[in-house]
Formats: sequence, structure tokens, C-alpha cells
Amino acid sequence: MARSILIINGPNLNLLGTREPHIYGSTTLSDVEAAAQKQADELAISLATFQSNHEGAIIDRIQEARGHVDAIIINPGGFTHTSVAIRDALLGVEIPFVELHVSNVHAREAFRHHSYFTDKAVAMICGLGVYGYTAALEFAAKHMKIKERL
Ligand SMILES: O=C1C[C@@](O)(C(=O)O)C[C@@H](O)[C@@H]1O
Repeated sequence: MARSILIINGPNLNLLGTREPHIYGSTTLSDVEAAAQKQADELAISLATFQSNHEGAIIDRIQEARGHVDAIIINPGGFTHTSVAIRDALLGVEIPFVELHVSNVHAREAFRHHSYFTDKAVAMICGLGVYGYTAALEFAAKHMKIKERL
């Protein structure tokens, strides 16, 4: 059971709730993060959240998590389809992660069908809307094993 979990949201997810609501729904990122904090309290786990529109900032946050975080839940946004560097950061810190997308990326444009993360993720959740964050957190808290800390 993972005791310390980090949720990372990539570019444009700060616009959740107002951005293309027919695709991403009307729940805001702060609603998602507040619900996740409440859920984490109920699960008695420690939760940190982070959002950035910048690839380097996401990489820095992943590197900082080394030795402190048992599992990462990441929605890399558009970087899903482009970022070797974020993939390398996740592999470099050896923290198991769940890849998450609010929308069903496979029902969308062909360029969204490829991910630099899925083959290394413990699981990939897509198309559940913001409920994906609830499902991912419950899964991570209850089923992801703690790797021995470095
Ligand atoms: O920014 C996003 C959000 C997304 O990751 C999702 O949550 O559905 C899907 C990506 O293709 C897109 O670039």
C-alpha cells in the first residue's frame, strides 16, 4: 500500500472545468485536488499535488519526489504524446506511476493514440472523466506496493 502519493497534472489542466467542457467536463482542477485531499485523509495517506504547464518544472518535481513518494499519478496532458524527457524522469526516480487521462484518448485524433508513458505505467486510466483521479488514488493507495526507499 502506497503511503505517500503525488498527483501531477501537466499543461492546460489548470484550465480543467472551462477548457473544452464537452470533452473534459465542468469540474475544475481545484475541485479535483480538494476531493483527492479529502479522499487521501480518509485513506490515511499523505498526498501532494502539482500542476505545471512547463516540461522542465514537471521533471524537477518528479526528481524531488525521489525518496519521498511511493507512487505517482500523472496526467501529462499534451506531453503524453511528445515527452521522452518526462518518461525518462519517471524511470530515473524509479517511482511506480499510473498514467491518467480525463478523456478517452483512443476515441480522439490519431496523434493522441501514442503515449510515451503507457508501456512503463503500472496502469493507464482514460475516459472516466475526473472520476479517473478518484479511481487512480484508491488503486494507488490500496494496491501499489512501496518500493524500498533509496
Ligand atoms: O491535455 C490533454 C489532456 C489529456 O491528457 C486528458 O486528460 O484527456 C489528453 C491529452 O491528449 C491532451 O493533450
